[in-house]
Amino acid sequence: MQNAEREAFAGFLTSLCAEYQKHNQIDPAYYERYNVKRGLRNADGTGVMAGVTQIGNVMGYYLQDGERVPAPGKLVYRGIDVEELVDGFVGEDRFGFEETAYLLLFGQLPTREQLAAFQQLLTDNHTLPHMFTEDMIIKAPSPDVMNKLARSVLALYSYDDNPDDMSLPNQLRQAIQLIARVPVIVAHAFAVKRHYYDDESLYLHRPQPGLSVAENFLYSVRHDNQFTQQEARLLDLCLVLHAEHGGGNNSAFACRVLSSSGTDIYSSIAAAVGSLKGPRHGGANKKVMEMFGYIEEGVKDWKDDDEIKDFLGRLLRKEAGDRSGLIYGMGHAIYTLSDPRAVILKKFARQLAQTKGMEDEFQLYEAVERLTPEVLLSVKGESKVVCANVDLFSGMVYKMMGIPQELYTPLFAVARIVGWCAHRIEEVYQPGNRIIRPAYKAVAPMRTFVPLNQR
Ligand SMILES: CC(=O)SCCNC(=O)CCNC(=O)[C@H](O)C(C)(C)COP(=O)(O)OP(=O)(O)OC[C@H]1O[C@@H](n2cnc3c(N)ncnc32)[C@H](O)[C@@H]1OP(=O)(O)O
Ligand SMILES: O=C([O-])CC(=O)C(=O)O
Repeated sequence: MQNAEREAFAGFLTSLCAEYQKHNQIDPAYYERYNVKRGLRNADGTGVMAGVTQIGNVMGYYLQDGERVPAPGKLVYRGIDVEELVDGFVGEDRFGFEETAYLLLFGQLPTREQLAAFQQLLTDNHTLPHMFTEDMIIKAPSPDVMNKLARSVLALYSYDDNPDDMSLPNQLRQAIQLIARVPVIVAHAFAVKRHYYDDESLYLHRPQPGLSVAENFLYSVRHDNQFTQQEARLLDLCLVLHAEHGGGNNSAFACRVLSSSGTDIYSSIAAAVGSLKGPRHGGANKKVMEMFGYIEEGVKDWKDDDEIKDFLGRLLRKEAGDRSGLIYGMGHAIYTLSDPRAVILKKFARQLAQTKGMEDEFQLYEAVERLTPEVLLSVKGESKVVCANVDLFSGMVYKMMGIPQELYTPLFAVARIVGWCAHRIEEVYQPGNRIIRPAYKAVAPMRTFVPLNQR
């Protein structure tokens, strides 16, 4: 586009925006008047019950006389408390992600033989189709790894000989291939992004047989392939903690909505990736780092609570940061007193901060966690109990492990692909599931068509 054309287009866009704004205001009072479940939430903030699942359970409060009573958070995979699951494999000095994937997909902890066979299956399936990297990742790079991942997942449809077969063997075959391939796509998309957008050399490392998903990820994204066992174990733990979060979280629900129409797995998972990218969902881990950049710059004395509160108030009033009005890493749709994942990650963040000499930064994170509820109350009058969510400390852990920021949300996807696949298969196979189709109250008045020469 030439300069003059660009200016004309910008001018036209401004007038189109004005036109849009003139005719598209919806009075928020309608939500109450028509009892609309804003964000599919009941008036007390609990989620509208939209389905039945055996895969994961998220608990953050209990109901007493119809009131929500805040409680410490619990996350359960297939009936097993995640804290117990983590203690189990960490205590036995093993990687846990593959075992967690097996549990989430099939509903049972694997035996030693089943686990070995499943690990082998993942290894056998991580190779991308012939020329996929060249044609789908290198030729059409993206500055955003999540965007590239969504497009790549969708593109896998055309490399699949049997993409629309909804039989269980075919769905499981596709799910296992996706779980095995998503880390490879992320690693390659990241390498290509660095090459085309950051002027770095291009290196593509193939995953190695015999390594866990966490080891292979570190092996693939690092130029020199080097990583320590301690790093791999910590990344493995992060993957386990991010693998699943019930049927109602935005990305799993997006996946279930698409799956309920009977569409293919690639379309459903690509939608979930797109959802997870959002800054109010998985994209918050990257936003947390950006926000701390603003806080670290804007707050002179990191030990001065009043100065921190003042800056948090400016974030909420959209006067600072990315002007979204959000304090990233804080708040949750279900958790109130605590997010169990944040509790675990905070412990590791504290330990790592001590070894890396980053205690001051860790204390600043803790101050934001401690002061946000007070600031939310004073600025927005929001008295709901809010806690740090998983995204507050995951980024700090990744940063101290030397993992680049562009990979934070993609790493979430590397783990959550398991939950998405489990939810997809449940959505497709449970008898009684129907196409998901909620209603929208239409509030535009009827009017008659006006011929073009009379407008
Ligand atoms: C993996 C994950 O998805 S974890 C969540 C990651 N997201 C973030 O960290 C972004 C910051 N947090 C938020 O935006 C919210 O807390 C969410 C999206 C996580 C949950 O949203 P909701 O379920 O609507 O939260 P809740 O019912 O507690 O919100 C009540 C009010 O407090 C506001 N609020 C809650 N948390 C925050 C926050 N961190 N910053 C600013 N305002 C907040 C909400 O916007 C809402 O205001 P509104 O009534 O004007 O719309
Ligand atoms: O459950 C939610 O709303 C979001 C979340 O924490 C997750 O998906 O991990």
